[in-house]
Amino acid sequence: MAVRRETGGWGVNHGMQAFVEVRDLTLRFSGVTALEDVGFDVGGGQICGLVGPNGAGKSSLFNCVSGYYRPSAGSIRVAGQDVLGVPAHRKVRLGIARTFQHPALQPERTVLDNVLLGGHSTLPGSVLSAMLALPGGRRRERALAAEARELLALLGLAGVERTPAGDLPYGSQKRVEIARALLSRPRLLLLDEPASGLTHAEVGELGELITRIRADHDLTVIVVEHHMGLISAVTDHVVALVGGRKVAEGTAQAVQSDPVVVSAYLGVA
Ligand SMILES: Nc1ncnc2c1ncn2[C@@H]1O[C@H](COP(=O)(O)OP(=O)(O)OP(=O)(O)O)[C@@H](O)[C@H]1O
Repeated sequence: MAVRRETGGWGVNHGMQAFVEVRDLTLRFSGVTALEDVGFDVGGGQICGLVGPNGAGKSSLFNCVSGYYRPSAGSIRVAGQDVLGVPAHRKVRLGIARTFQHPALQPERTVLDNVLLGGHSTLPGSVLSAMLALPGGRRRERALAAEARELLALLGLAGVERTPAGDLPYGSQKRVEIARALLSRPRLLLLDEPASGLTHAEVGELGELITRIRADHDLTVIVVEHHMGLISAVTDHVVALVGGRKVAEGTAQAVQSDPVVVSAYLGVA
């Protein structure tokens, strides 16, 4: 079933180069084709949702963009730069940061330390050199900590900087991860199932948060998510994968009512 259909307008200005360009992406593991000829664009400043049933290839695609998997064929460009071949730990220099489906925090360390640990290992050269220009490492540390505190406040986590991260409720831990990602000053933020494990109210707050940080931090966002309420609330454009292929793309509303997507979710595709 290799259907490629455009379902409604999806917000990329075709007169301009897209910020993210995925072309003919194929990823094979021994015996399994996780992605086949997947292609789409994400315009600068847009929020793109990636949806599909279990095993559709969403995480695989995400892992290709963030450098954890090397695709068998195809290309990914971000801001005009080919990102394949750049190892995961250097992706941040390209302005790419991600969160994980299950927060990858150090539970014994404080919330602030967790954010800073991410910042230290992921700060891009331009930010680091700006900070290195300050006299003394301590001042650099203080500047970074001040920035981390600002981000925590922005994410509604002021007051828990000294709390061990593992003591926070799950939803708050996910926000710590977002703060950590933002400390690297990304231009492209990849969110992996940010709503999983959250309460209904927390998902509502998360939607507002994603929209706010997109505007405040001038971000382009790709979000993998099963929660269709969140997808409808925040995305400009949605790509649906089934069995490793793109089967539809368009607005959230159009994709959700697409017959191929509907039948795939019902398990009859
Ligand atoms: N490291 C791997 N080795 C072998 N096969 C893999 C690997 N990672 C993913 N796959 C396979 O690739 C296919 C797509 O999996 P993927 O995890 O990308 O789907 P998904 O849409 O993210 O699913 P879910 O919603 O359950 O997370 C599946 O058949 C999966 O078993």
